[in-house]
Amino acid sequence: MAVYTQVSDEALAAFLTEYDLGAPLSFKGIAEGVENSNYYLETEKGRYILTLFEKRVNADDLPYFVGLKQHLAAKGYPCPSPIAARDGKALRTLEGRPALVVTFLEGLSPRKPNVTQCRQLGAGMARMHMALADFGMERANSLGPASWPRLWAGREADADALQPSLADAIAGDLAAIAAAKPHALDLPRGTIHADLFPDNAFFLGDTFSGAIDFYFACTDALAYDLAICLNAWAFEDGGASLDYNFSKGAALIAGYESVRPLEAAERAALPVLCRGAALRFFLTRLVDWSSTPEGALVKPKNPLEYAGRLAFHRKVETAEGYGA
Ligand SMILES: Nc1ncnc2c1ncn2[C@@H]1O[C@H](COP(=O)(O)OP(=O)(O)O)[C@@H](O)[C@H]1O
Ligand SMILES: N[C@@H](CCOP(=O)(O)O)C(=O)O
Repeated sequence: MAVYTQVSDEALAAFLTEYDLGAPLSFKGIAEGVENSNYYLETEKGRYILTLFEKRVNADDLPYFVGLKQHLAAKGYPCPSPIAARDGKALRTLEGRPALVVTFLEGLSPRKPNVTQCRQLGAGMARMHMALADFGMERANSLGPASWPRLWAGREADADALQPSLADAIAGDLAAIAAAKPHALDLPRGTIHADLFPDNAFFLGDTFSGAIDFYFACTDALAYDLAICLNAWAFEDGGASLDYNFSKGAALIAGYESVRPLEAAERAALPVLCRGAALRFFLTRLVDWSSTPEGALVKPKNPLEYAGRLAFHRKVETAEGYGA
């Protein structure tokens, strides 16, 4: 359930007087999502999403996220387009929180993406990278390798409670990635989504219809975005095991390369980038897992899903191991 902040009828009415959106026809909290409070808003002018930014989003980053969506929308890329009020400003305040209205995006998020959708996603992400190539703003990746030791500190026992000997394996991943120095590799950089999981990608049938939830977007290696997506889209629960689906991984990479071919250095870096991406999501999930009180509104995501991915990545040495 992701409605942390309630919006009263009076506050909504006062808020909407600042826009040219007409009167509200429908207003409902959206259960999906974990970070912010999201509402479906229909007015006389159309359908929108109203987001109230909660504490985990740094308010100083909001102009970057709004600018990024404005840039993509101006290029015709399918994503939520920020709506400015009459004074020209899109970022506002509602119920004491920073608030933003964006356009509603058509489509459904796949629960179990198929091979065609993986190919489409790869191409859709590469088009996003290309559309953002001339985006002028920058944001450091606050969840990059430099942040991992801090996320991991003091959580060894939590990891071992989830799976015996997991702490040693994670310490090994941290050491191996630090030794590989992925940040010193000379990889093409740009603006990446950094959380383009299936729940943040929309499809009409098997056709990619757009991306949402840019609140982890940052400036980083473009191939790291691909690595994040290989983790999120190409693994399947095989019952007792977690399996990498080569057809899906290969389709995702081929879709990406149909728009933006990878450089040799990016291909070579794919195993360490995939391992790093899995570690990043394992660590943030572990933090949430051990710090979310029982009975909280939001159910934390299972870190073991990413421990399973890490076990796979430890054995991969070349991009071919992912179907590239
Ligand atoms: N622009 C949009 N168009 C259509 N639905 C959206 C849009 N933005 C968000 N949603 C809906 O709201 C849900 C939560 O949004 P999301 O940005 O993922 O939240 P959070 O940042 O809290 O995780 C999405 O799963 C989707 O159903
Ligand atoms: N994709 C992350 C969690 C972030 O959730 P989102 O709803 O904001 O996309 C994970 O799976 O750990």
